[in-house]
This record gives sequence, C-alpha cells and structure tokens, in this order.
Amino acid sequence: MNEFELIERIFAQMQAAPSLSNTAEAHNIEKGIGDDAAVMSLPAGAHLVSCIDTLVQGRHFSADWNDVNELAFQIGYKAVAVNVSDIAAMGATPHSILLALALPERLANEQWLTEFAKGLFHACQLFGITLIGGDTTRSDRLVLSVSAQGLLAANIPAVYRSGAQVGDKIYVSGSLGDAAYALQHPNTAIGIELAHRLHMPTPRIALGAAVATIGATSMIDISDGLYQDLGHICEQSAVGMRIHLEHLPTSKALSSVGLSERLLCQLAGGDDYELAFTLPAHIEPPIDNNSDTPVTCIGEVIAANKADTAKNVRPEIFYQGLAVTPTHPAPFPTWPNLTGYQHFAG
Ligand SMILES: Nc1ncnc2c1ncn2[C@@H]1O[C@H](COP(=O)(O)OP(=O)(O)OP(=O)(O)O)[C@@H](O)[C@H]1O
Ligand SMILES: Cc1ncc(C[n+]2csc(CCOP(=O)(O)O)c2C)c(N)n1
Ligand SMILES: [Mg+2]
Repeated sequence: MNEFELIERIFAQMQAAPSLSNTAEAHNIEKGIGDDAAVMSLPAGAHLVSCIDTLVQGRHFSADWNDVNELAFQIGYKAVAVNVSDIAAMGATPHSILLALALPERLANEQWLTEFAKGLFHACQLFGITLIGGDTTRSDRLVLSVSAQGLLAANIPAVYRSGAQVGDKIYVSGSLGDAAYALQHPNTAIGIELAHRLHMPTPRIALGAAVATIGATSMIDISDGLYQDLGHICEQSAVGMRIHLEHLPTSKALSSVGLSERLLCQLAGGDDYELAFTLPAHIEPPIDNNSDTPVTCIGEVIAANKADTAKNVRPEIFYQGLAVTPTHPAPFPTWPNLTGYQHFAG
C-alpha cells in the first residue's frame, strides 16, 4: 500500500464514525471527499464565511522530529482549532474544512497518520464540523493548510474589525498568556501545566456567535498577541484604546509568574486563540457563570490620537491608573517590545 492509499484508508475509517457522518448529513454536504471538489447546499439567506491558516513545522510547532512524532494528535487538532477560531471571530458557526497536507516521507506511516487523523477528527467532532476534502503532497517538512467555512444566519451580521466606536468597552475571553509561557518554558512545572493551552487551544465558538447576536461592534481572535491584534481593530476602526493591565484575565497557573514576564506573555505572546471584542457600554456581555468561558472587561475605546497615522495606532496601556510609557515603563523595568508575533520581523 502506498502513502496515498494509507492516508485514504485512515481518513475514510475516521470519517465513517457515526457522529461524524451525522454531522455531514446535518450540514447538507452533497459531495464530500472523493470527487474533484466538494458540493454543499446552504440554508436560504445564509452567509458563507471562509478563512485559511497554515501551520509550518519549525514555525508554528517544533521542528524536532521527536516532538513532531509525539505531538501528532495535537498538531491535527490545532490545525483545525486555529481556523475555527477565525470563523468564531466573525460571529459565525463553523461548518466544514478542507485540509492540504504537505507530508514528509518519514511521517507517512500508519502510526503517525492515525494519531494525526485522530486529533483532526476529534477537533471536527468537538466543533461540529466535517472534513469535505483536501490535497496531499510530499514535502521536506510538515506543512498543514486548513481552510474553514462557517455560516451566519440571514439576520445576524458578521462582526468585523472595523466597527469599534468611541465609548465601547473592550472584552476578552478566557485567560491570556498561558500558551506563550508554555512555549517559552516547556520543561518547568508551570509550562507543563499550561502545555494544553499551547497545543490544544479552545476556539470560543458559542461566545463569538453570542456576541454577534447581541450587537458586538468589532471582534478579532488573538493569535499574534493582544497588543498587536487589538491594534488591528484600532487601525480598521480608526479609534484608540485604553487597556488596564491589572484587568488582564490570568489563569491560576500563570498568576505565580513574575508580573513583568507574565504581562509580556499576555500582551505580546500570541497563540491564545481567545476572542477580543467591543460592545457599546449599555450592552451587557454574555457572562455565564456556569460556562467555562469567562469574559473580562479590559478597557475602553477612545478617540484616535490625531498624531498617529492609521497604520501605527496601538492601544494605550495603563497600570494602576498610570500610563505605561517608554519614560515611565512601570510595571516593566524598561519599555518592552510589545509587537507580538510577526512572520517577517527584522
Ligand atoms: N496570501 C494572502 N492572499 C490573500 N489574502 C491574504 C493573504 N495573507 C493574508 N491575507 C488576508 O489578510 C487578512 C489578515 O490576515 P492574517 O493572516 O493576518 O489574519 P489573522 O486572523 O490576523 O491571523 P491568523 O493567521 O493568526 O488567523 C485576512 O483577511 C487574510 O485573508
Ligand atoms: C515552535 C514555535 N515557535 C513559535 C511559536 C509561536 N507562534 C508561531 S506562529 C504564531 C502566531 C500565529 O500564527 P499565524 O499568524 O501564522 O496564524 C505564534 C504565536 C509556536 N507556536 N511554536
Ligand atoms: Mg484571526
């Protein structure tokens, strides 16, 4: 059996799981894997929301072959989760994915592919989506591109980065900085405790849909770091922001890390896959005490500083009521680089 037959067999087995085939049926997928392209019918008036995200060995996960072997399940899961997070950040409900797999020969074996497929289909099941097709090529390193489709009901507006208004409050889901800390300290007790936040992020699907319904003015998922990603809302909405550092939601594990290092992970670490959104001050956020998705107000939208050009607007940050600036960087010992993750930095 060659690699392609192996992949086909493993994926067909997983796809045949009863709960997954039920999802395909519920999603009106008329043709999934097996033809030149997939075909689905959409509910009347629904909007189709699409995105794509690539994970590259050595850039989005460890280059080390031992790690890639050990993390097969998590890599499969995360490739789906990061895309679902982008769909959630529009307020849409995820529907289906396509997978382009560039596979090194040494991973084209039953053991690795089975674990990878288990992680991928676990995510599909958890997020209620169907794999409807893909493409497989040989490559020197593992590269995964997943594109996702989501649906928005006819009467629900998608939430863009461009709608934040002066006076809105800024909210963030879950806790921040956990994944970045786990990446930087993989062998410490706290890093190990937080490793699941790096390898298996939880896209906030229900929250994204809920805030779209109640009238969120803007939303983004935090993949590159809160400071940079809120900057995208500032740029596209032509507003400024004030962020209060003492309000950043912090997990119990991360709260024992020194303040400056913790805040750096929270502002500029990335890999959080939490949602940041703005709501007019009179709209209460969907805070459900029984849910495991806390929502925290971290600041407010202010008028853009006229001195800033549209491309360099970043949030202003405050700590205990005082502006944190290069001349008064407290609680940081010196003014930190808050840029966040950039593929082509420097
Ligand atoms: N190669 C490309 N061709 C066309 N559009 C692109 C390309 N790369 C990025 N874009 C578009 O630019 C916008 C921002 O992309 P980006 O990848 O930064 O999204 P993001 O959600 O901020 O990050 P993430 O990749 O972590 O989800 C998106 O609308 C995306 O579709
Ligand atoms: C080995 C390794 N090195 C660095 C990182 C951190 N990292 C990589 S890409 C990215 C932003 C999101 O990517 P994109 O903008 O492409 O969606 C972040 C925070 C990691 N997870 N693993
Ligand atoms: Mg995004």
